[in-house]
Amino acid sequence: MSAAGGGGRGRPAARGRFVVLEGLDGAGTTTQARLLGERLRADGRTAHVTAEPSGGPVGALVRQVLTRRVTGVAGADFDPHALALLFAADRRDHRAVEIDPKLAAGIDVVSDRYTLSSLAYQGAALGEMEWVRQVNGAAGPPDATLFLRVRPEVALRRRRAASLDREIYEVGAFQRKVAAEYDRAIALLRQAGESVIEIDGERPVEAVAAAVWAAVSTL
Ligand SMILES: Nc1ncnc2c1ncn2[C@@H]1O[C@H](COP(=O)(O)OP(=O)(O)OP(=O)(O)O)[C@@H](O)[C@H]1O
Ligand SMILES: Cc1cn([C@H]2C[C@H](O)[C@@H](COP(=O)(O)O)O2)c(=O)[nH]c1=O
Repeated sequence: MSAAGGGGRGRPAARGRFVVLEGLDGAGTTTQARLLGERLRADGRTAHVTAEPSGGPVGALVRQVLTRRVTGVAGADFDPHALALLFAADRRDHRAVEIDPKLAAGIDVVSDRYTLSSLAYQGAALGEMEWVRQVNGAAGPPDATLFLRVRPEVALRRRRAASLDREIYEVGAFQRKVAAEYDRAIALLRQAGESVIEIDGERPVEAVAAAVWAAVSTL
């Protein structure tokens, strides 16, 4: 990744690089995003670690839907197409208001999830991955996506061991469907010329972090 920071003597700062961590619930995306930010800073770069749903107003509403604190009209489940549009609106806001200004300032940005999550999760929920891709078109691609490959049963075991809150998508059968949609979505993004790097996420945390760093160092 390009060294971030001021260009000196009036030269513009080199643009930061935008790297995304992706995977099933329990794959380790939050852990690896945090560790990658720490490694980038230890390497002398300026790094900003973020996540989706974002900390913005739409992301907050999405999180409330995911944890069932907000339901749909008359207490029904929130409409899945509407939820897909909320994820896309949060992504556009997140990219325009938080990510792009930092990249322009030469700061590397690491996000725990981005568009590929919508293709996989809303693709599995709706069966309409092309529509999901279209509604997310305004956000633009990252410089690279690092996909942590973890079998659904391993990911679920980790979440249960950590007794992490059960959100609406954290159900075994649905996670197996999401895993299959991830493979379809990765092929789609690669056909479009996007960089998606697969990493074995079932190894110990430190080994996965080393593989993440090796992948990022090639960018
Ligand atoms: N490589 C690993 N080996 C074993 N356990 C791991 C590994 N990576 C993460 N974990 C553990 O699995 C649990 C989930 O990790 P983490 O929160 O990073 O996953 P996640 O993909 O962000 O999950 P979610 O998307 O549901 O938040 C945590 O308890 C974490 O310590
Ligand atoms: C960005 C994004 C996320 N999701 C799903 C994936 C997870 O189940 C939750 C986020 O939970 P996390 O523990 O903070 O990773 O939301 C989704 O369905 N679509 C998306 O675009």
